[in-house]
Amino acid sequence: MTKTLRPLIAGNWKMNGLRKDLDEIAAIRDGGVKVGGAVEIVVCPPFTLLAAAASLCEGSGIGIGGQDCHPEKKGAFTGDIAPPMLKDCGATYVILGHSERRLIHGESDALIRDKIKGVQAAGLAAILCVGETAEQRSTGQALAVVGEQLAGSIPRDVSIEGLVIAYEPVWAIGTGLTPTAEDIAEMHGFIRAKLEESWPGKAATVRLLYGGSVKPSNAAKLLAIANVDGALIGGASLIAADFLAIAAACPV
Ligand SMILES: O=C(CO)COP(=O)(O)O
Repeated sequence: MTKTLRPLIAGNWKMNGLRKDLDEIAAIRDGGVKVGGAVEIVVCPPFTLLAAAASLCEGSGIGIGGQDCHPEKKGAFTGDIAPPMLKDCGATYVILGHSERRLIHGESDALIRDKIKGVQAAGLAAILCVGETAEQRSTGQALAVVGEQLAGSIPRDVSIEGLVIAYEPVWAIGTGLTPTAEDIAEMHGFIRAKLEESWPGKAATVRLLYGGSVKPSNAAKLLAIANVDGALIGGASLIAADFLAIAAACPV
Protein backbone atom coordinates (compact mmCIF):
# COMPACT_ATOMS: atom_id res chain seq x y z
CA MET A 1 0.00 0.00 0.00
CA THR A 2 1.09 3.59 -0.52
CA LYS A 3 2.45 5.35 2.55
CA THR A 4 1.91 9.07 2.78
CA LEU A 5 4.00 10.06 5.81
CA ARG A 6 7.78 10.29 5.72
CA PRO A 7 8.96 7.17 7.58
CA LEU A 8 10.88 7.59 10.81
CA ILE A 9 13.50 5.04 11.78
CA ALA A 10 14.63 5.67 15.35
CA GLY A 11 17.32 3.79 17.27
CA ASN A 12 17.01 3.43 21.03
CA TRP A 13 20.47 2.59 22.36
CA LYS A 14 19.11 2.15 25.91
CA MET A 15 21.94 1.84 28.48
CA ASN A 16 24.55 0.95 25.88
CA GLY A 17 27.43 2.91 24.42
CA LEU A 18 30.78 4.30 25.45
CA ARG A 19 32.69 7.05 23.68
CA LYS A 20 34.39 4.50 21.43
CA ASP A 21 30.94 3.60 20.10
CA LEU A 22 30.60 7.05 18.57
CA ASP A 23 32.26 5.39 15.57
CA GLU A 24 29.02 3.50 15.08
CA ILE A 25 27.08 6.77 15.11
CA ALA A 26 29.49 8.19 12.53
CA ALA A 27 28.84 5.09 10.40
CA ILE A 28 25.07 5.56 10.78
CA ARG A 29 25.52 9.19 9.71
CA ASP A 30 27.59 8.28 6.66
CA GLY A 31 25.27 5.47 5.57
CA GLY A 32 22.12 7.36 6.52
CA VAL A 33 22.97 10.25 4.28
CA LYS A 34 23.02 7.75 1.41
CA VAL A 35 19.55 6.42 2.31
CA GLY A 36 18.54 9.99 1.50
CA GLY A 37 15.91 12.33 2.81
CA ALA A 38 13.07 9.94 2.00
CA VAL A 39 13.49 8.31 5.41
CA GLU A 40 14.10 10.27 8.60
CA ILE A 41 16.76 8.63 10.78
CA VAL A 42 17.17 9.40 14.48
CA VAL A 43 19.58 7.89 17.01
CA CYS A 44 18.85 8.08 20.75
CA PRO A 45 22.11 7.34 22.58
CA PRO A 46 22.55 7.51 26.36
CA PHE A 47 22.76 11.03 27.83
CA THR A 48 26.54 10.79 28.13
CA LEU A 49 26.94 10.57 24.34
CA LEU A 50 24.23 13.01 23.30
CA ALA A 51 26.29 16.12 22.75
CA ALA A 52 29.10 14.28 20.98
CA ALA A 53 26.62 12.37 18.80
CA ALA A 54 24.82 15.58 17.91
CA SER A 55 28.01 17.31 16.88
CA LEU A 56 29.01 14.29 14.77
CA CYS A 57 25.65 14.38 13.00
CA GLU A 58 25.33 18.16 12.66
CA GLY A 59 24.24 19.15 9.18
CA SER A 60 23.82 15.52 8.06
CA GLY A 61 20.04 15.31 8.45
CA ILE A 62 20.46 12.47 10.99
CA GLY A 63 18.59 13.43 14.15
CA ILE A 64 19.51 12.83 17.77
CA GLY A 65 17.14 12.10 20.62
CA GLY A 66 17.13 11.54 24.36
CA GLN A 67 15.64 8.43 25.98
CA ASP A 68 13.83 10.15 28.83
CA CYS A 69 13.71 13.46 30.71
CA HIS A 70 12.23 15.23 33.71
CA PRO A 71 9.01 17.21 33.15
CA GLU A 72 10.40 20.45 34.62
CA LYS A 73 12.78 22.78 32.83
CA LYS A 74 15.20 23.08 35.76
CA GLY A 75 15.44 22.73 39.52
CA ALA A 76 16.50 20.63 42.49
CA PHE A 77 16.07 17.21 40.89
CA THR A 78 19.36 15.41 41.49
CA GLY A 79 20.34 13.11 38.68
CA ASP A 80 17.59 14.24 36.31
CA ILE A 81 17.88 15.83 32.89
CA ALA A 82 15.57 18.64 31.78
CA PRO A 83 14.11 19.00 28.27
CA PRO A 84 15.98 22.27 27.56
CA MET A 85 19.24 20.45 28.44
CA LEU A 86 18.51 17.85 25.77
CA LYS A 87 17.77 20.60 23.30
CA ASP A 88 20.97 22.39 24.31
CA CYS A 89 22.93 19.19 23.50
CA GLY A 90 21.47 19.11 19.99
CA ALA A 91 18.58 16.67 20.50
CA THR A 92 15.34 17.14 18.59
CA TYR A 93 13.43 14.08 19.87
CA VAL A 94 12.85 12.44 23.26
CA ILE A 95 11.55 8.91 23.84
CA LEU A 96 8.97 8.95 26.65
CA GLY A 97 7.02 6.24 28.44
CA HIS A 98 9.18 3.35 27.27
CA SER A 99 7.97 0.14 28.94
CA GLU A 100 11.35 -0.19 30.65
CA ARG A 101 10.64 3.13 32.37
CA ARG A 102 7.00 2.28 33.08
CA LEU A 103 7.85 -1.14 34.52
CA ILE A 104 11.29 -0.69 36.13
CA HIS A 105 10.89 2.92 37.29
CA GLY A 106 7.15 2.81 37.92
CA GLU A 107 6.33 5.69 35.56
CA SER A 108 2.62 6.46 35.40
CA ASP A 109 0.61 7.83 32.51
CA ALA A 110 0.21 11.07 34.49
CA LEU A 111 3.99 11.51 34.81
CA ILE A 112 4.47 10.75 31.13
CA ARG A 113 1.80 13.33 30.30
CA ASP A 114 3.73 15.97 32.24
CA LYS A 115 6.94 14.96 30.47
CA ILE A 116 5.27 15.38 27.07
CA LYS A 117 4.21 18.89 28.10
CA GLY A 118 7.75 19.72 29.22
CA VAL A 119 9.24 18.32 26.03
CA GLN A 120 6.86 20.26 23.79
CA ALA A 121 7.46 23.45 25.77
CA ALA A 122 11.18 23.04 25.06
CA GLY A 123 10.51 22.69 21.33
CA LEU A 124 11.33 18.99 21.16
CA ALA A 125 9.25 16.18 19.67
CA ALA A 126 8.13 13.31 21.90
CA ILE A 127 8.18 9.68 20.83
CA LEU A 128 5.54 8.23 23.15
CA CYS A 129 5.77 4.47 23.73
CA VAL A 130 2.74 2.33 24.45
CA GLY A 131 2.22 -1.41 24.52
CA GLU A 132 0.74 -4.35 26.35
CA THR A 133 2.37 -7.19 28.31
CA ALA A 134 2.12 -10.85 27.23
CA GLU A 135 -0.52 -11.51 29.87
CA GLN A 136 -2.59 -8.53 28.79
CA ARG A 137 -2.49 -9.74 25.18
CA SER A 138 -3.30 -13.34 26.04
CA THR A 139 -6.30 -12.21 28.08
CA GLY A 140 -7.63 -10.04 25.27
CA GLN A 141 -6.85 -6.69 26.86
CA ALA A 142 -4.23 -5.35 24.43
CA LEU A 143 -6.42 -2.71 22.78
CA ALA A 144 -7.92 -1.58 26.09
CA VAL A 145 -4.49 -1.23 27.71
CA VAL A 146 -3.07 0.79 24.85
CA GLY A 147 -6.25 2.89 24.69
CA GLU A 148 -5.84 3.71 28.37
CA GLN A 149 -2.15 4.59 27.93
CA LEU A 150 -3.03 6.94 25.07
CA ALA A 151 -5.86 8.59 26.97
CA GLY A 152 -3.77 8.96 30.13
CA SER A 153 -0.46 10.08 28.71
CA ILE A 154 -1.25 12.51 25.89
CA PRO A 155 -2.12 15.93 27.30
CA ARG A 156 -5.46 17.10 25.92
CA ASP A 157 -4.32 20.70 25.66
CA VAL A 158 -1.33 20.13 23.39
CA SER A 159 -1.09 19.82 19.68
CA ILE A 160 -0.41 16.30 18.42
CA GLU A 161 1.32 17.59 15.32
CA GLY A 162 4.90 16.43 15.57
CA LEU A 163 4.07 13.80 18.20
CA VAL A 164 5.26 10.29 17.33
CA ILE A 165 3.73 7.18 18.87
CA ALA A 166 5.61 3.89 19.09
CA TYR A 167 3.62 0.71 19.64
CA GLU A 168 5.99 -1.64 21.44
CA PRO A 169 4.42 -4.80 22.82
CA VAL A 170 6.42 -5.52 25.99
CA TRP A 171 6.70 -9.22 25.13
CA ALA A 172 8.27 -8.43 21.74
CA ILE A 173 11.10 -6.29 23.13
CA GLY A 174 14.45 -8.04 22.93
CA THR A 175 12.79 -11.46 22.61
CA GLY A 176 12.92 -12.11 18.87
CA LEU A 177 9.11 -12.39 18.94
CA THR A 178 6.86 -10.11 16.92
CA PRO A 179 3.08 -9.87 16.69
CA THR A 180 1.38 -11.07 13.51
CA ALA A 181 0.97 -8.52 10.73
CA GLU A 182 -2.79 -8.63 11.41
CA ASP A 183 -2.30 -7.80 15.09
CA ILE A 184 0.04 -4.90 14.29
CA ALA A 185 -2.38 -3.56 11.66
CA GLU A 186 -5.26 -3.84 14.13
CA MET A 187 -3.35 -2.01 16.88
CA HIS A 188 -2.02 0.75 14.62
CA GLY A 189 -5.48 1.27 13.11
CA PHE A 190 -6.89 1.44 16.64
CA ILE A 191 -4.29 4.02 17.72
CA ARG A 192 -5.02 6.15 14.64
CA ALA A 193 -8.75 5.98 15.33
CA LYS A 194 -8.30 6.90 19.01
CA LEU A 195 -6.22 9.95 18.05
CA GLU A 196 -8.83 10.96 15.48
CA GLU A 197 -11.54 10.87 18.17
CA SER A 198 -9.68 13.44 20.29
CA TRP A 199 -7.95 15.46 17.57
CA PRO A 200 -10.26 15.36 14.55
CA GLY A 201 -8.45 15.89 11.28
CA LYS A 202 -4.99 15.66 12.85
CA ALA A 203 -4.46 11.91 13.40
CA ALA A 204 -3.35 11.27 9.83
CA THR A 205 -0.25 13.45 10.39
CA VAL A 206 1.02 11.46 13.41
CA ARG A 207 3.66 8.86 12.67
CA LEU A 208 2.99 5.50 14.29
CA LEU A 209 6.12 3.39 14.77
CA TYR A 210 6.30 -0.30 15.49
CA GLY A 211 8.97 -1.46 17.96
CA GLY A 212 10.01 -4.86 19.28
CA SER A 213 12.55 -7.23 17.71
CA VAL A 214 12.78 -5.31 14.43
CA LYS A 215 15.73 -6.70 12.45
CA PRO A 216 16.98 -6.45 8.89
CA SER A 217 15.35 -9.82 8.18
CA ASN A 218 11.81 -8.80 9.19
CA ALA A 219 11.91 -5.03 8.57
CA ALA A 220 10.43 -4.97 5.06
CA LYS A 221 7.44 -7.05 6.15
CA LEU A 222 6.81 -5.00 9.32
CA LEU A 223 7.28 -1.63 7.63
CA ALA A 224 4.83 -2.52 4.84
CA ILE A 225 1.92 -3.01 7.29
CA ALA A 226 -0.89 -0.46 7.08
CA ASN A 227 -0.46 2.50 9.46
CA VAL A 228 3.15 1.57 10.27
CA ASP A 229 5.11 4.75 9.54
CA GLY A 230 8.49 3.60 10.77
CA ALA A 231 10.15 1.68 13.56
CA LEU A 232 11.74 2.12 16.98
CA ILE A 233 14.69 -0.21 17.18
CA GLY A 234 16.65 -1.40 20.20
CA GLY A 235 19.32 -4.06 19.76
CA ALA A 236 19.69 -3.78 15.99
CA SER A 237 20.28 -0.01 16.23
CA LEU A 238 23.62 -0.62 17.96
CA ILE A 239 25.09 -1.99 14.74
CA ALA A 240 25.20 0.63 11.99
CA ALA A 241 24.91 -1.90 9.15
CA ASP A 242 21.79 -3.51 10.66
CA PHE A 243 20.17 -0.18 11.52
CA LEU A 244 20.81 1.15 8.02
CA ALA A 245 19.48 -2.05 6.44
CA ILE A 246 16.24 -1.51 8.36
CA ALA A 247 16.08 2.11 7.15
CA ALA A 248 16.66 0.93 3.59
CA ALA A 249 13.71 -1.49 3.94
CA CYS A 250 11.22 1.39 4.30
CA PRO A 251 8.64 1.35 1.51
CA VAL A 252 9.25 4.83 0.01
O1 LIG B 1 12.55 -1.43 23.15
C1 LIG B 1 12.79 -1.34 21.95
C2 LIG B 1 13.01 -0.02 21.33
O2 LIG B 1 12.61 1.02 22.16
C3 LIG B 1 12.89 -2.52 21.09
O3 LIG B 1 14.01 -3.24 21.47
P1 LIG B 1 14.53 -4.45 20.52
O4 LIG B 1 14.58 -3.91 19.11
O5 LIG B 1 15.88 -4.78 21.08
O6 LIG B 1 13.52 -5.55 20.66
